[in-house]
Amino acid sequence: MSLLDATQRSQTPQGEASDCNVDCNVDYDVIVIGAGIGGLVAATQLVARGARVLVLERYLIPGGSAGGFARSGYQFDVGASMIFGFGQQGTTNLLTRALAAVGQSLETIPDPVQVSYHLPDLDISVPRNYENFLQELDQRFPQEQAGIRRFYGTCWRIFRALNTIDLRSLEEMRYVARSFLQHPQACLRLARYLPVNVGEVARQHIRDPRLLRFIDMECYSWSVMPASHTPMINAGMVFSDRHYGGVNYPKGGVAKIAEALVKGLQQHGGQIHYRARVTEVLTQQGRAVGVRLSDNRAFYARRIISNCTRWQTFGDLLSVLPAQEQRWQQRYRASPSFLSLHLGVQAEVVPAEMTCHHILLEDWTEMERPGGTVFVSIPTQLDPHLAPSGRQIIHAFTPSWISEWQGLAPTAYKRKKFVMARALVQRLERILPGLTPAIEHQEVGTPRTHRRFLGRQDGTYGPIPARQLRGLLGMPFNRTAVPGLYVVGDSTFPGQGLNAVAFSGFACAHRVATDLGLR
Ligand SMILES: NC(=O)c1ccc[n+]([C@@H]2O[C@H](COP(=O)([O-])OP(=O)(O)OC[C@H]3O[C@@H](n4cnc5c(N)ncnc54)[C@H](O)[C@@H]3O)[C@@H](O)[C@H]2O)c1
Ligand SMILES: CC(C)=CCC/C(C)=C/C=C/C(C)=C/C=C/C(C)=C/C=C/C=C(C)/C=C/C=C(C)/C=C/C=C(\C)CCC=C(C)C
Repeated sequence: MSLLDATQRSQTPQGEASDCNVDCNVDYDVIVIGAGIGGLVAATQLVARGARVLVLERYLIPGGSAGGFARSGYQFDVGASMIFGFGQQGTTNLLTRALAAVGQSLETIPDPVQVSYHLPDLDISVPRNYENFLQELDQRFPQEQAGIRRFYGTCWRIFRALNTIDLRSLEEMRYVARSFLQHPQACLRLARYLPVNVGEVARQHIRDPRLLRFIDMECYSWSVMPASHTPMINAGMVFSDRHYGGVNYPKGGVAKIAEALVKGLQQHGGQIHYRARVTEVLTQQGRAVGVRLSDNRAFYARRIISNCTRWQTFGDLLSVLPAQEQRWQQRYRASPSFLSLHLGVQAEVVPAEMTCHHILLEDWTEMERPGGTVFVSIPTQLDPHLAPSGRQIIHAFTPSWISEWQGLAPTAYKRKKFVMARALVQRLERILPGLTPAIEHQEVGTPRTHRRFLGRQDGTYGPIPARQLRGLLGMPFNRTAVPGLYVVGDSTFPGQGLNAVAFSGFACAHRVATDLGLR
């Protein structure tokens, strides 16, 4: 239930004391459907508290959108390679903390520049050092120096508030009350910004339309929405953590995060089954009690957590659509998926000084259109061992809807992939001249690929507001209207991003552990 729902309903359908009142002779305390980062963080948090946990993953490997695949000596990341949450201090370093909870850690490589923007009228980088970023902006927008400091300063105040409190379930009222008592100022600040979007704050401090457009792109590059629709709490997190804990790449590839979480899960007695596609959440007297797999096996547990999107949880796995979910579906829609290009190239085509992440746009009117903004990662600039010697990896992706790819015969589909990939490579020549002849290996992913391999509704990147909403207020937490069933991942508070779904995992585990009476 979201904060918005809580104000509309006086009572949760899944009460605090609602332990299993049907047949409790079950093998597991918790079953987690899906081994994405959201699901794995929830699972590891629960085994660390002594719960008996089973994770069921439909694919061969863990990680979901944050998985990887190896081809011809290259180790490719499925999704973006820009990872937040790996800092060493504070409370917002949720990936570091999730791994540590099950005795794991990863070697990471600090990224000196979060991203370089190549925009129609502006080329600018975001270095790790905050003062250097301000200087970059001052040079380009000298008349806005004060406004720039007020806007990004507001982001810092939100981040400091988040980074002060222990991040757990906002559905657990004793925790919320304790946080308010221990850190009243931080909690009041967060409560104040929960219903606010970035656009509102940016317009309070900044006048220059070019700078406001840049802030739109600063948001779009991770929320897939302009500033007017991007929650301010999330911007506080992203725009500050990049200068605090920084962006850090896990040595060996993004897939290492999920692999390490699985190792920690198993070392703490948890189990994971691969090729285990859940087709149904089993209910008894309206309560979730187990799951059925595509091979007809059934598993039972006291609590069920779904790491599938809410559309799939309440469309494919259950045939009920509670009123709370109907409201969510009116507020949120699926963002586009991506056309993804995974290239192995001759190393010389990437200049030695080139940084890892880039955003490319030639025409502002195209920013939100399919094929408009291009995201580029060159992770071998951080970890050369991801590619064979003398080679580099380039991962470029741009928004694309599944509707553009449906109903094509196999040859037409292949042809379309080839044509679209060639057009994308031509655009990349702007920042990587000589790219075309340097390509040695090419894999093209479409929304159909993402739907097939990640099991995500229409291959979507995640939910986005269907209209301008009040910040994060309408985003649901982990409990659902079906007793015993929880959802974790990017269709829960606070939304998309690895650090965001890690938060969802912490919060979900906290709520489930409290409901189960675990420590
Ligand atoms: N740099 C970054 O920050 C970055 C990079 C990549 C991805 N991401 C984000 O990660 C987020 C996704 O994380 P998530 O945890 O919400 O989900 P996810 O989609 O990554 O993981 C869900 C998992 O559930 C599995 N699954 C789906 N249906 C199933 C079924 N019926 N039975 C069994 N298993 C099933 C999938 O195979 C997948 O492994 C997205 O928001 C994405 O934007 C961020
Ligand atoms: C209850 C009441 C009433 C009140 C209360 C108050 C309070 C206490 C509150 C609290 C709150 C909270 C805790 C919150 C939290 C939040 C969080 C954690 C958030 C997070 C976030 C994160 C994020 C958003 C992230 C993101 C990221 C991303 C998405 C990324 C992406 C990337 C990409 C895509 C990249 C691309 C690019 C290139 C390649 C260039």
